[in-house]
Amino acid sequence: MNEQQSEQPDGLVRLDNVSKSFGSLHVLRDVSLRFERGKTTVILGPSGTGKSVLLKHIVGLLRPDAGEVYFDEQRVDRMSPAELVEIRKHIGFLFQMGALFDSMNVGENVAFPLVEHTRQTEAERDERVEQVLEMVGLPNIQKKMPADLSGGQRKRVALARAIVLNPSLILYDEPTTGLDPIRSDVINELIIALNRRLGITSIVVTHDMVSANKIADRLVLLYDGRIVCDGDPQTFHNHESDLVQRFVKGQADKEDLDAIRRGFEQIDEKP
Ligand SMILES: Nc1ncnc2c1ncn2[C@@H]1O[C@H](COP(=O)(O)OP(=O)(O)OP(=O)(O)O)[C@@H](O)[C@H]1O
Repeated sequence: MNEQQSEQPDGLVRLDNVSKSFGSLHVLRDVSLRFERGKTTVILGPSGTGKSVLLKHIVGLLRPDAGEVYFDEQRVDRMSPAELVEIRKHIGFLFQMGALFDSMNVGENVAFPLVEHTRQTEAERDERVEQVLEMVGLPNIQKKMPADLSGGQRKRVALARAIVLNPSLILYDEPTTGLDPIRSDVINELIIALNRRLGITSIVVTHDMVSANKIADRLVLLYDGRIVCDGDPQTFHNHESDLVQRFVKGQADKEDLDAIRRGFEQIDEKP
């Protein structure tokens, strides 16, 4: 790549030197990341390291203390609430907290963004709802209530709702958490299909290395608010750092093991 190309704006989403603290807790420390169009990037990291906080900056749910956030070359961190509503139409999110509305049936849940953000007729909405439910492999369940669905089905309905406005980006926050390996794999396949067949850019936060290995074009490891590894799966797997290797192999670190050992020693010592 020549110098001129490397200076051109790239990426659908960009974080430039983003820092975020809550009181004395420094969660993101000068994080810079670019997310390329049409790619699936997986963000890994221990609990509490700022992965969800990072996702929330992309949709303007949080604003950085320092740094800049861009979506499609538009500066998100300075947008008014009305501008944020506009930008969020292009971003689907499958957040853990983004559960379905229990009082609405599946069809109403999936149609909700269409009612809020479009002027489609009821017939047009019905057609689109049918289409996206088919895409997630759950046709003809519009009349069911969320309580009648399994955990995996609920996630797929939430995904149908996330794609109903035809977004260019989907943010997934731990999409396979709480699902058995087979149901997790259905979600993995859906993420891949949405990416490959519709060209949707995906950013996925997960603890699930099996899922990460299957879906990722690129893996980013966030640790203590900083990026410690960023590369394609092969680079990530061959990375020499202990921290990265522990993630790859799903191993606890020495500090955790020592703390567990000390805890058991105390139990053993009690009469
Ligand atoms: N709105 C907030 N106010 C205060 N503290 C917050 C807020 N949001 C997040 N935090 C804190 O920031 C830290 C990072 O949170 P975050 O949810 O991003 O972690 P995470 O890496 O996604 O963890 P996990 O993998 O467990 O979901 C945590 O210590 C959390 O308590």
